[in-house]
Amino acid sequence: MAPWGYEKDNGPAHWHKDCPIANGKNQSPIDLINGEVKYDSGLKPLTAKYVPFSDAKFLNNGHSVQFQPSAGNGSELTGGPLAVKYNFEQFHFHWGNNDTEGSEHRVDGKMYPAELHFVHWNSTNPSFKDAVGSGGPNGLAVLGFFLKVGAENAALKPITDLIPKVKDAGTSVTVPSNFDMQAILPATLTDYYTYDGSLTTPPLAECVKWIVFKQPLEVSAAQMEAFRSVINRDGKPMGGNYRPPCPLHDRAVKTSFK
Ligand SMILES: COc1ccc(C[C@H]2SC(=O)NC2=O)c(OC)c1
Ligand SMILES: [Zn+2]
Repeated sequence: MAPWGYEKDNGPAHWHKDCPIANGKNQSPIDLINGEVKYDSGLKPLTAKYVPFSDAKFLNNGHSVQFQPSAGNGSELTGGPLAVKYNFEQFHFHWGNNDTEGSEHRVDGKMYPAELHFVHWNSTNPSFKDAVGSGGPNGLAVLGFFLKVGAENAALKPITDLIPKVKDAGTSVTVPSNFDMQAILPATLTDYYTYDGSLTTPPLAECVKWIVFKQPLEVSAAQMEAFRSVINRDGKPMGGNYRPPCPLHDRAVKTSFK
């Protein structure tokens, strides 16, 4: 099979051939159906403590654009449904070629124009790779933020301004060390959906505690257009780099809000 992608000949419907877990019972993303979620008063806010990185790259890996520090620096996530501390690993985006599509998770069938994933790994593991392979849904914690078109997002502007420099697959650029990742997050991380799921691209490992925030972030139309100028490994627009929703099977989706 051609390397996996999101086109007709290598997209999500093909992934099971190399990754049979694609048809597993704990796959992501899912459609978050408000009539079927269950409020859990034990779900407290999350705390993300992000320290500015002195050496981070913004790169085009052929299927997303990704902020990737060269090493950990103590940036971590705790609280909410998490029993232990998780180390920040990277963040990346999924988006569509128009405003009616682009997010991976959906809410009552609604797609947002884009979705931002902050990836963290369980600090009881020696490394990120070990956390992915650790078995069970506590290896990684991924924060999902929907993006909708509105006001310019000043916190993401240093990143979206770099997009023209990583237009082609395999390119990367150094991120200025004064980039404030913490500023991207809402002041309080309170209202979210959480469920046990998987990576949304191959290898599709079922190692993720998903935490998807109810409140979308806003980005400007110009910032959305910047994403839509990115090219994938086949020289085509990268937009559409989202996996469709997977069956919930017998999983529960909990909410921290009523
Ligand atoms: C081998 O480990 C991997 C492989 C791929 C991804 C990226 C996927 S997973 C997600 O949430 N979105 C994506 O595009 C990953 O991210 C944690 C970890
Ligand atoms: Zn993702």
